[in-house]
Amino acid sequence: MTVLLDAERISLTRGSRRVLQPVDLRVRAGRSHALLGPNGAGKTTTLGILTGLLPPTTGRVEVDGLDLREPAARALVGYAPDDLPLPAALTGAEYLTLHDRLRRRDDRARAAELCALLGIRDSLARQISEYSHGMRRKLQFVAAVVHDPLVLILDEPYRGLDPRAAAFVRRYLDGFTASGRAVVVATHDLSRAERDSAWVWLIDAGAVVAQGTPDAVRRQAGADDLEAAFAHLTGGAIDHEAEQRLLATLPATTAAREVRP
Ligand SMILES: Nc1ncnc2c1ncn2[C@@H]1O[C@H](COP(=O)(O)OP(=O)(O)OP(=O)(O)O)[C@@H](O)[C@H]1O
Repeated sequence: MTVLLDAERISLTRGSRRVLQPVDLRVRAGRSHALLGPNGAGKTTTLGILTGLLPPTTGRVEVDGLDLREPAARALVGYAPDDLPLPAALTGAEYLTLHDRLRRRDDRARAAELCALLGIRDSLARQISEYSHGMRRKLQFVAAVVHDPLVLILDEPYRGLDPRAAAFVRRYLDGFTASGRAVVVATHDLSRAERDSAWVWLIDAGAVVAQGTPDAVRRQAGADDLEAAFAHLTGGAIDHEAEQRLLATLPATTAAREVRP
């Protein structure tokens, strides 16, 4: 299977802390990949390196055989981050035009179609400061995909989307990979990752602790599903007794009589 994005021995050190150990990640054509791991494991850091926004301390990244430091390689990547660094004073249309100018492209017609399918076309003339959280996420998705990248890198792409938009994004990503491109999604939604991904990387404390098909990772942990495998491979089993002790300290309210027969 063709490797579209090849990250070789990438690592990142911040100050004296190594937040990402040297890892190899291969993103293959026609595949949806999921990057999983606990809070602080290094998912956003890894995505930053894969998109070229964060230079790695060691290692190199190639996209379609080109070094990611070259603008031509970065043009092959689309990225929608999890936070929302959008310029609030611009309108949605102005923001998309800005992306077009930076990429030296004219994707206005495609952007309009995508916005219509996501239900934000009528809002494009409004300032982003007036957008809801979900509307901002939709605009960011459009900006990430409109130039037709080869590799799409998305941080929690479904968060904040209404069910109709989420279903559209899922169909879009299916079509995107079916066309021979590739998707990398960082997410905490393990059931969706198990359902949608052909390959998962599980990272913990900056190191890859398991990788393979969701089924292979599940079997490696001897678990029934990916959620149980995640718990097993990153920090051990859930302490149900400690949870129960904590919950037992909650004083009962008068309404407790109604909910607990
Ligand atoms: N700007 C920064 N300066 C110093 N350390 C940072 C910075 N950003 C992240 N880190 C550290 O790098 C490590 C990895 O963080 P990262 O944001 O990649 O984790 P994550 O897996 O995306 O977490 P989450 O699931 O909470 O989003 C953490 O230990 C974090 O404290």
